[in-house]
Amino acid sequence: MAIAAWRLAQRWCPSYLQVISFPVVQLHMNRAAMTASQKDFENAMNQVKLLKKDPGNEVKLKLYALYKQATEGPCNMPKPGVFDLINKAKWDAWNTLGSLPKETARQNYVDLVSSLSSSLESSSQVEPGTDRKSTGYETLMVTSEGGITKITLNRPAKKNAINVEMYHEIMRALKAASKDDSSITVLTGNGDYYSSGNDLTNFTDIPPGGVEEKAKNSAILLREFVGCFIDFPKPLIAVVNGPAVGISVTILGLFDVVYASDRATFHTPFSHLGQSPEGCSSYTFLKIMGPAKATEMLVFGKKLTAGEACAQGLVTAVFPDSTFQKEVWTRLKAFAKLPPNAMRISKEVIRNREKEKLHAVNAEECSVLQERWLSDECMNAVVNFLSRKSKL
Ligand SMILES: CCCCCCCCCC/C=C/CC(=O)SCCNC(=O)CCNC(=O)[C@H](O)C(C)(C)COP(=O)(O)OP(=O)(O)OC[C@H]1O[C@@H](n2cnc3c(N)ncnc32)[C@H](O)[C@@H]1OP(=O)(O)O
Repeated sequence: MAIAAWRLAQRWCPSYLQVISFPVVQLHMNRAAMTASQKDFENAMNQVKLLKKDPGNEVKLKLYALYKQATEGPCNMPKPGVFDLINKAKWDAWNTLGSLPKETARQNYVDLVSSLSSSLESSSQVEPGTDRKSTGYETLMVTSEGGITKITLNRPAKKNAINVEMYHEIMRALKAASKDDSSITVLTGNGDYYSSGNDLTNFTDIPPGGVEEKAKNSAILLREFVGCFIDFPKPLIAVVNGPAVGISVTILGLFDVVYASDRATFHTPFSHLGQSPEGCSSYTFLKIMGPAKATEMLVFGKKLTAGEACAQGLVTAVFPDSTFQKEVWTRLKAFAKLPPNAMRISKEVIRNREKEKLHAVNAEECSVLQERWLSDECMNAVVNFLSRKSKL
């Protein structure tokens, strides 16, 4: 069925996607710039033709969408009818990339092809010093190269909403990054969003022990998740490529540097959702921007532009979206060349005296939230979102 669907889909595909089952070869790409050049892009297109295994329809749709975005820009086709399933799936995949810039789409295409290629290679084939991709993640892309471990939230069709699997995978990736040979770690998002925060469908999977058990386990998960950011030993940089919501905003207070595209916005609609602040924001935001501005965000749900977030100290620097990746990665590559031990020790000196306090704040926020999740205000808000989105 899937193969038949894919064959049908080929009629609407660029020709490079039509040949997709040959022996894999080592990927050689110019990784000198973290924004892919036209040559990298062409190499990646050739590489797709050499994949040994069919990567599956979902990946092919992603490749298709990124290719179209990189070459033509935002989706410009009329939406196919509901019964035209194949073309509708492709249109959806492309359209979901929104106004993602062509260069970013090109880079994401190259990264995706590269991760597909490396997932088919044995580790012994990876030459020392070349780009290393970690496979085994469903919701992330993780690469390590030139002293930088890059963790990319990779559920673009869901605006990188963080489901339970992604919480676990981020923790796993951070633990691995804390021990690998990279000097700095970067968190970013694939697609037009950085992240839409907690995946609200997390509320729907209620275990036999009922919603109380779910709330208790979720509080444990959240505490552990935020704890990983509090304890992360190397410089941690957020590359906020687009809008950020909820927990993806609050944990920014635990990052060492936050770079944002001027397309990014920062929104913590906790009261609207019947919830309360997490990610240590009840402490870090007050320190960063003072109680009144923190209240506007955390209590009244004021959405900040990137410029406003920068003026309030939450964001370190803002760049025009058209040059965002280039400018940010130029800086990051320079940082990664600094002596790693000195950077780690300096971070320790800057952050250590706050750690105990942060863990205490984290514990308190999680325990308050555990109660909030059981409230009518919260349940109603979640049901509203999910029914509007026909998830119930
Ligand atoms: C009993 C207790 C259990 C609790 C378990 C929790 C564990 C830890 C909790 C930590 C707490 C965190 C607090 C927060 O993060 S609060 C913030 C939560 N996020 C939101 O409220 C955002 C909700 N989403 C939106 O408002 C909009 O989707 C958007 C982000 C503004 C984008 O709007 P747009 O119109 O452009 O796009 P769509 O809405 O069509 O989105 C495309 C598809 O993505 C799905 N989507 C997007 N965001 C989420 C989300 N946060 N959760 C679930 N799904 C999301 C959306 O439904 C669309 O899916 P579809 O294509 O299948 O319809």
